[in-house]
Amino acid sequence: MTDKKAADRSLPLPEAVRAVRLWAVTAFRAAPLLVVVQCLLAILQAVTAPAQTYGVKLLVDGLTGRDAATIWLGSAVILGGFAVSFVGTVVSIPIQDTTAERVAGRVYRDLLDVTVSIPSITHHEDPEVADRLELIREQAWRLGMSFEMLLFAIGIGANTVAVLGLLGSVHPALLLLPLLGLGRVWSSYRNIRRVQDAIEETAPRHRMIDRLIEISKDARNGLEVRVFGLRPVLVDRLARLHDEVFDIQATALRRGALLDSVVRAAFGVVYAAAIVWVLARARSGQFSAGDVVLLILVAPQVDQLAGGLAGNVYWMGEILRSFGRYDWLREYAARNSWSDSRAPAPPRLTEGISFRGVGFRYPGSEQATLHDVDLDLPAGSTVALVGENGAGKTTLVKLLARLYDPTTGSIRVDGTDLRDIDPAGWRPRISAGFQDFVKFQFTAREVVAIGDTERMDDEHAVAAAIRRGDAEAVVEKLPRGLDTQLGRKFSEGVDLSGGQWQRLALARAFMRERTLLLLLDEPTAALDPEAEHVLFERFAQASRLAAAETGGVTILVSHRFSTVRMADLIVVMADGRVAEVGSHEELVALGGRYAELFRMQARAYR
Ligand SMILES: Nc1ncnc2c1ncn2[C@@H]1O[C@H](COP(=O)(O)OP(=O)(O)OP(=O)(O)O)[C@@H](O)[C@H]1O
Repeated sequence: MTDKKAADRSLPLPEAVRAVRLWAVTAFRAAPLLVVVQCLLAILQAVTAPAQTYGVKLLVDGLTGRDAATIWLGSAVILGGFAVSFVGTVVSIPIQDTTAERVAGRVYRDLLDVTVSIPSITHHEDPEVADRLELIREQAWRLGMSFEMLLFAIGIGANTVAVLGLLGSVHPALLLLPLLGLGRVWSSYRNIRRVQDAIEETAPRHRMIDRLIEISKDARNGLEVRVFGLRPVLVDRLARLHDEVFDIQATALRRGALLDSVVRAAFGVVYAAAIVWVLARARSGQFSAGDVVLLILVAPQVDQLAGGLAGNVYWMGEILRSFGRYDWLREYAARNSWSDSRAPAPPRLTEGISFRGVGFRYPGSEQATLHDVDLDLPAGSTVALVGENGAGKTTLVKLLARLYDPTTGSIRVDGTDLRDIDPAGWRPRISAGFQDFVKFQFTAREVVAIGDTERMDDEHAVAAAIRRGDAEAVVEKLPRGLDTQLGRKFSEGVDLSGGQWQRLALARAFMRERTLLLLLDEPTAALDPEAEHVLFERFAQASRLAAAETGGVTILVSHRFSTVRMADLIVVMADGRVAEVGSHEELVALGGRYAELFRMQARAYR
C-alpha cells in the first residue's frame, strides 16, 4: 500500500467523533421514526438466537431434572424466540429497504447540495481538492449503504453482549473463549483488507474494461470500430484485463483462505477442549446437561460473531472515513462560502464595470494567466473580447462571473469591489452562454427555462427567450414541442445536433431579461458565420433596449470579426494582457493587431 493510501486510512479521534455525529444526524434527519424502529428490531433479532439457545438449555435441564416449570419456561423462551424472529422479519423487510433508500437519498441530496453551494469553482481545479472530491464521489455509495452497516453494528453489539452472557452463565472462565475468537476477528479483518486492497488495485483495470464495453456499445463509435476492424484489438484487450483482474483477486482470496483455516482450526481445537472440560465436570455434577448443550450450540454463534465483527469493523472504518471526507467537504464549503461578501448588487449600473491592475493565476498553476489588466466597461455597452487562443478571454469572463477572485488588483462594479458583493445577489443579475454549454437531459422547455429558475413556469418568458435565441425552428421540429424529453439516456429522449443544442443554450442565456451583465463566450461557435451574424444583430438591438433600463453590460467573446465589429467597444487580448481597446473604426485606423486580424479574416471570406 502506498504512503498516501495508508495516511488516508487513518482517521484521528476528533474527526472520527465528528464523522459519527454527522452519520447519526444524517440518518435521523432522513427518516427519524423508521430509524428508531429499525434499530430496536436489529437489537431484538440479534438477541433472539442466544435467547433460544438459553431456552434449549432450560428445556434440557428441565427434562433431566423432571422440573415442569423449567420445561415450560424453556419451551416458552424457544417459542417466543420464533415469534419475535418471525414478526421482526415480517416487519423489518418492507421498512429496511425504505429506510436505507431514504438515508441514501438524503446523503446524495446533501452531497450535491454542498458541492454546488460553493460559490467559486476553485475546488474543481485545485488538484488536491479535486482529488478529494473525486474520492467522495466514487465512494458516495458507501455513505448510501451506511445505514445498513449501522444496523448490522447495533445487531453485532447486542449479539456480543448476549453470547457473553450465555457463556458467563455457565462459568466465568468460558468468557475467555470469545477472547480466542478475537484471533478469528483479526484473521477475517486481514482477509477483508486484503480483498479490498485487491479491488482497489484492480479498479483502474475495471475502469478500462468499462470503457472498452462502452466503446463497443455506443453507436457513435460503431463506424470507426468497423472501418478499422477493431474487434480483435478490443476483445484481446478486454480478455487480458480480465485475466489480470482475476489473478490479483484470486491470489488475495487464496492467501486469505489459508490464514483463515489455520486460525479457525486453532479456535476449534480450544473450543472442543472447553466442551470436554465442561462435559467431564458435568459427570461429577458441577455442570448440568443443559450447560453442555448450551456450550455446543453457542460454538457456531461465536464463530459467526467473530467473522461478522471483523467485517463490521472494516466497513465501519471505511464508512467513517467516507463520512470524515464528507465532513471535510462541508467544512470546506462553509470556509469558502464568501460569507463576508455582504454588499447588495446594484439595482442598475450607472458607471459600469472596471478592472484595476487585475492579475490572475489558476489554482495549482505556476504561471499567471492575466497580468495587470486595466479596463473600463461602460454601463449599457456591448463589449467584444478578441484575441488568439489562450489569450485569456474566457478567464476574464470567469472573473466577471466571479467564479474566481483576481489574484491581484480588483474588479469594481459601479465602484464596489466585486469581492464585497454577495454572490447570491450578483449571480441572479448576470446570465451566460458558453461554447462548452451543458446538454441538460431535461425537456426542451426546462432546458431553456432553467436560465431563470424564478420564472420557470412563465410560458411567455420561455417563448421570448426562444425567440431571442433564434431557436423557434429547433422547437418546431421536436415531436412533442417544448415537452419533448431531450437526450439519449431516455427511451423517448430526442438527441439534437450540436447547433440545435447551442441555440437552446443561447435561449437559456436570454431567459433573464434585466441583467447587469450578460456573458457570451463563443456561444455560437457551432453555428455558421451567417447565422451568428443574424443572431447578434437581432440580439444587440434587444440588449441595447435592456441596457437603457438596467445599464447592463454585454460581453461577447468571438473569433468572427463580422460579428465583433457590431460591438460598441472591442478589447484585443494578447498573452493575458489588454493589447488594444476601441471601436471597430478606431482600431482599424490604429493599424495594429486588430486591423491585421480583421484584414486577414475579411480576405479569407472574400
Ligand atoms: N482551469 C485552468 N487551469 C489552469 N490553466 C488554465 C485553466 N483554464 C485556462 N487556463 C490557461 O489560461 C490561459 C488562457 O485561457 P483562456 O481559456 O482564458 O483563453 P482564451 O483566450 O479564452 O482562449 P480560446 O480562444 O482558445 O478560448 C491558457 O494558457 C490556458 O491554458
